[in-house]
Amino acid sequence: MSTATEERTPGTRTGGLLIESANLALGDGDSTVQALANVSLTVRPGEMVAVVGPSGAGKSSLLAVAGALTTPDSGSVRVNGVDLDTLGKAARARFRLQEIGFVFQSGNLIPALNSAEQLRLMQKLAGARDILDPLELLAAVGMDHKARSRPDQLSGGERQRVGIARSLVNRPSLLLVDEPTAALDRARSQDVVALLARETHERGVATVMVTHDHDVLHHCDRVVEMVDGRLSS
Ligand SMILES: Nc1ncnc2c1ncn2[C@@H]1O[C@H](COP(=O)(O)OP(=O)(O)OP(=O)(O)O)[C@@H](O)[C@H]1O
Repeated sequence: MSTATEERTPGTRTGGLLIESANLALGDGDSTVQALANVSLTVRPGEMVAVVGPSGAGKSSLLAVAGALTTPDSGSVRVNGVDLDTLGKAARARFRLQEIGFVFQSGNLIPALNSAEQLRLMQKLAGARDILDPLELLAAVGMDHKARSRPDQLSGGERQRVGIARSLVNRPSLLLVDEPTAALDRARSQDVVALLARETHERGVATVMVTHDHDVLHHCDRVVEMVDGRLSS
C-alpha cells in the first residue's frame, strides 16, 4: 500500500477520490434512512465535480464519508491511494488534516484570528512539512491585502476566499466543498466558484462541491445528481 507521505509531491500522485459501492444507513432502529445506497464516485486529481440533488438526498453524507468524518457501513473510500478503512483513529485525524481540505457555507473562520493566522493554525495542526507560504496563498486568492483582518472585518465573499486559501494550505489531494455560495450574491458566487475551479486545476486537487446553485455549474468539469441516496451522472 502506498502512503500519504510518499504521494504528497504533485506529479507522483495516483490519487484523487475513489468511492466504491458505499452504503450508509442513518437513524435508529425504528426509522432508518439509507443515506447512501451503493454509491460509487471517482474524482481525478485536477477535476472538479459538482453534486446536486434535493434536500435529504444524501449529499452531506457523501461529503462526510469522503472526508473521513463518517465510516460507511460497507464499501470502500480511497483518498490519494490510501484506503481510509486501514487508518486508526489518530492516523485518520492526521490524514484528514494533511490530505483533505474543507470549505464550508460561510467560511467557518475562527473569529479571533486574522486571515494569515487562520492559515498558520491549519499548518500547525497538521504538523505539515511540505507547506505553502500563507501570504503567497492569500495573494493567490486575492486576499493578501487583508492578511491582518479578522473575519468580522471582511465581507462574505472575502471570508470565503480566506476559507478557500485555508483549505489549500496543507496541499490537500482532496477538497470537499459544501454550499460555498449559500451566503453570497450572484456576482460573488461566480467569483468564488471560478476561484475554486482555478485552484482545482492548477494545484491538481480533486474537488467535490455540493451545491444547490445551478448558476455555478458551468465552472465544474462534471455534475452528478443524488436522489434518495443514489448517484447518477
Ligand atoms: N444524524 C442523522 N440521523 C438520522 N438521519 C439522518 C442523520 N443525518 C442525516 N439523516 C438523514 O439522512 C438522509 C440524507 O441526509 P443528508 O444530510 O446527507 O442529505 P443532503 O442531501 O445533504 O440534504 P440537504 O440538501 O438538506 O443538506 C436524510 O433523509 C436525512 O434526514
